[in-house]
Amino acid sequence: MDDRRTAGRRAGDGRAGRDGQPVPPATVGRLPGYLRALEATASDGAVLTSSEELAARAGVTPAQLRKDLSFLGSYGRRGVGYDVGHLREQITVVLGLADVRRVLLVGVGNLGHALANYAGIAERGFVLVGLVDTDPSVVGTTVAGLEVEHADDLRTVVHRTGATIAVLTTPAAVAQRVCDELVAAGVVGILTFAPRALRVPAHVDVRAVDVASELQILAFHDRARSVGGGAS
Ligand SMILES: NC(=O)c1ccc[n+]([C@@H]2O[C@H](COP(=O)([O-])OP(=O)(O)OC[C@H]3O[C@@H](n4cnc5c(N)ncnc54)[C@H](O)[C@@H]3O)[C@@H](O)[C@H]2O)c1
Repeated sequence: MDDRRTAGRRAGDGRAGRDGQPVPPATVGRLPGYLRALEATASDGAVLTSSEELAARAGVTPAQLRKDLSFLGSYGRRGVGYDVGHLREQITVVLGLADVRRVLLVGVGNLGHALANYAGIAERGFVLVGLVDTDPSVVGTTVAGLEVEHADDLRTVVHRTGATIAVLTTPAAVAQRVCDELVAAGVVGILTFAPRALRVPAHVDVRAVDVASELQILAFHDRARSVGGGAS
């Protein structure tokens, strides 16, 4: 049986929440939003928050929020609400952010440059530990404080840096080959921007970001509204 799967499969399948119980992928997908909302609440100086307030900040309904948090074993206290610090810690642990994750970026072109310099990566508990490219005019240059290394040394770079997650910003034509090399080197999570599906072994998670597809979905909803189809 083929143990490989495509990027269409969601990361977070069956991940452990309360008492090791699985957290549904849709809930996992909303947890970063809850964490952001909690961080905003904490920076306002609040120690406690209600499901209504937190849901409003996260853009979901209070019922959805309560259901999602119940998978983490967090129910809040009636009349008191949620302890902001405790809930932040719980979500951080479930998302696997309690330990700093080392990230390698492959393909230091336009997008790679922008992402390497994106401060939000470090602010969310990740550390960019390496940059890799094949272009001789890029290799050896310094981007975001790191020297770009040659893709021929990919495996060595992964081992030296201890990267477990890779951001893939190469052209689509080489993305599968680079992905295979990353997996062979021991990377277990890949965030790809290349516009093609990637096949990975079952133990590896792939998340795909595709701005053009998202725009197409918006176009679909726009068209559906204009023809009165009422898509939602
Ligand atoms: N998902 C999105 O929303 C989105 C948005 C923009 C671009 N993209 C995609 O992201 C990728 C990068 O786009 P870009 O505009 O930065 O392109 P770019 O050409 O500026 O950068 C690509 C970089 O990858 C390097 N590269 C090529 N082969 C490599 C290999 N085998 N190993 C390591 N590096 C290699 C190139 O030398 C180059 O520096 C493309 O696949 C593009 O289609 C996706």
